[in-house]
Amino acid sequence: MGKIRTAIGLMSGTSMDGIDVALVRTDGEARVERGPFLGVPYDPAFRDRLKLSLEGAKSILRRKQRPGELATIERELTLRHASAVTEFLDRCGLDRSSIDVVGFHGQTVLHRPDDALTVQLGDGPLLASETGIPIVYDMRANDMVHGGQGAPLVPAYHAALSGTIRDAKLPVCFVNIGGISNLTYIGADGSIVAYDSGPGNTLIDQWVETYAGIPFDQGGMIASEGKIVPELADLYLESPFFTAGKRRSLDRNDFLPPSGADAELADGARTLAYVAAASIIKSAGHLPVTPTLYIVCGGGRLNRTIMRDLADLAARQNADVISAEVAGFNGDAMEAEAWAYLAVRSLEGLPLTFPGTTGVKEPVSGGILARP
Ligand SMILES: Nc1ncnc2c1ncn2[C@@H]1O[C@H](COP(=O)(O)OP(=O)(O)OP(=O)(O)O)[C@@H](O)[C@H]1O
Ligand SMILES: CC(=O)N[C@H]1[C@@H]2OC[C@@H](O2)[C@@H](O)[C@@H]1O[C@H](C)C(=O)O
Repeated sequence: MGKIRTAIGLMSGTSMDGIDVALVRTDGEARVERGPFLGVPYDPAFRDRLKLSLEGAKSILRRKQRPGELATIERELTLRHASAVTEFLDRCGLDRSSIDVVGFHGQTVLHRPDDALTVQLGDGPLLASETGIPIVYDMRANDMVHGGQGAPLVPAYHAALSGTIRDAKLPVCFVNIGGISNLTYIGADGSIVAYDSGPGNTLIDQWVETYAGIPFDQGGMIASEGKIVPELADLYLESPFFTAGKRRSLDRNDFLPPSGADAELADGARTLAYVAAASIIKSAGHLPVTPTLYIVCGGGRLNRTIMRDLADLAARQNADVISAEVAGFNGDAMEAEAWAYLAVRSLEGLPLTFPGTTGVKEPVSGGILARP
């Protein structure tokens, strides 16, 4: 058994809603003790600046470039992560000296797997000097250097958790419904197959923000009052993404929201919730075996319309859908926990990604260590 380390994971996902902070004690292999979690939301003004940074990032050709405002935003984002760590430690009554490492995801502003280009804003050395804790950052890049899609990286953590699922036998399929959705299938023999499965909440968020002035459809309430517009759903579900021979990881802008002319507010939200659910089932069609159990993590599990559609579609294949909590996990903390776990794996030189998860040529480690 390897050394047990105490790690904090920091995730700012594609929804750009805030920083998730989680603590894990782990050897980076099968031993995982999950600790506390804190979500630190971004204020609307910073969220708007982050969204604008996606535009600025479109001109990036090399991953270190920071055109226009990006350098300023990266610094501010990093300082916000440092404050989030301090707040987390204070609330938990922990001293920074008790933390061995922080896994820092940063904010993805550009992801072009076809060009082997992925850019996460986040200054690891600055975070190390601000927190006084060793930081592992930039965990996607090495995967791409070795021919991988650079995402998803959470599957190694799902695999570690799969041994601890309440009342469940393998195979099992973890689904993360964040801005984008991704799934991880763990076979009865422990084999892992994972990939991005399609648009998650990001289309719904953009739709209700533009046409109702709210950041997300709480509980899926707006969607629950609408009806599916089949032609609009088909526009998304007939994308070549779902039928391509090779699984490809997604950029937030690979699927764009509809225009106001396409649907009424509630019908648009309803259709996009259905698209989120149907995307998962369509993409699961590429798995080696049809799953019998989906464990759903990420903010999308709180959208009851998505969950109802997902349960209905899965039932047609005799599969059950449960939220992460029913399986004994915290569906909000999963990605931040994963970044803590991956940071420890990085310190140990263990692989973060595998041919079955990102399509990388061989299992590879990754991440850069910044010491305070
Ligand atoms: N109570 C709720 N009801 C409905 N939807 C919700 C609720 N809470 C969160 N969400 C949705 O979940 C999103 C955030 O999910 P999450 O934090 O899992 O995404 P992320 O980590 O940013 O994305 P990704 O996993 O793609 O990186 C919000 O933008 C919102 O759309
Ligand atoms: C490039 C990038 O940041 N991708 C994210 C995004 O959000 C969900 C999905 O697309 C997933 O592939 C990935 O994040 C998770 C945390 C992952 O790497 O497992």
